[in-house]
Amino acid sequence: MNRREARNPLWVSRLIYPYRVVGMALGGLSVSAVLYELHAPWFAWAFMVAGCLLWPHLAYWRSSRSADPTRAEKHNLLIDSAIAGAMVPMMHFNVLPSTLLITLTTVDKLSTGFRRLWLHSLPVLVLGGVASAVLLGTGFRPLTSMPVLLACLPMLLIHMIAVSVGRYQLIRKVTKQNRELDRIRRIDTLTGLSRRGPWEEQAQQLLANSRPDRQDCILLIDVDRFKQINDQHGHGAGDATLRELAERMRRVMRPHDHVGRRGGDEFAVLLPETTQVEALAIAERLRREVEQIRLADYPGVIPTVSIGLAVAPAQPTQPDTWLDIWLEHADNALYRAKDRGRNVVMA
Ligand SMILES: Nc1nc2c(ncn2[C@@H]2O[C@H](COP(=O)(O)OP(=O)(O)OP(=O)(O)O)[C@@H](O)[C@H]2O)c(=O)[nH]1
Repeated sequence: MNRREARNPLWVSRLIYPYRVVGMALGGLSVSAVLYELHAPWFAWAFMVAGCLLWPHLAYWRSSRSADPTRAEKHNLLIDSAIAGAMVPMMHFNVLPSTLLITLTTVDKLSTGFRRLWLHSLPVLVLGGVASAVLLGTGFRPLTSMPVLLACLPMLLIHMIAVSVGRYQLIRKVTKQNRELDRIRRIDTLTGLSRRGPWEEQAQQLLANSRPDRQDCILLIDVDRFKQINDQHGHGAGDATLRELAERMRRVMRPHDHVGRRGGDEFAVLLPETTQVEALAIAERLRREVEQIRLADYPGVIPTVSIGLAVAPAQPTQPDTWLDIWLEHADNALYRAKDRGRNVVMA
């Protein structure tokens, strides 16, 4: 059961109800045209009225009273097929309305998204036809006249439009959800920064477009003794520190720099078209900015960061190791910064 079903178990029936009312009524119009031509007996008319006009309301009433409305609705959809099947011999197999009823009722099953429902509906459709032929009798007049054809058009047109609108809405919803999934995949929920994977994709792209007349740099940033912050002030203080640090990074970096969280208390920044001297100045500005952090809820937390800087190396013989080599240089610089006593920038 999904969240929507849990909130309102009748949602499937509510969704289908207006479509069934309109669809069955339009189906009834084309059946009526044939029954009129055939001078059909009263019980055929009675069956048409019951199936096309009363059944949609009865179906909704059935599922609204059921302990499992979705299951009841699946049964209703099968009954729709049985009714459509029953209409075919009643219309003496008139080609156009019979084909439309069979096709559209099967398409409806497909568009509900219920697994294999359309397949299960086929024997039910045949059964409805056989039962109707046995109980109400039948004949064979397959030719479709112009009045019957005209009576079929509303059903055909409105069904096509309804299915297209439904499909359009579905595509929009799926596109929106895909975009949201992509955002979740790319963005770290705690800090709102890029996750490791997307950040590395950007870095790879920067390397792929690198030019000999240009320097690109990266910074690896690690919070000093972060474990102590967690241990002494709690995990909430640690999280608040990471969030504030991300905020300060956004403030210090330029619009075209790319900031990411590599995991835990480690961050990375891509500085495109930046010389080592410029990158050192940016890193130093960030280091000093972090020293200023004071968290209202955790006044005892005074974080600092160590920063390792590396200029993009020349392309190695194996280009797929290029980023790894670059990160290794920055990591070595970060290691030296930690070794120096922390709260410093090393290149
Ligand atoms: N609050 C919080 N803590 C985290 C998160 N992710 C990782 N950590 C913790 O961050 C700490 C990282 O500590 P380390 O990088 O090993 O070491 P450190 O204490 O920062 O020491 P140095 O890096 O040597 O200065 C670990 O205790 C992790 O449990 C997170 O999302 N929130």
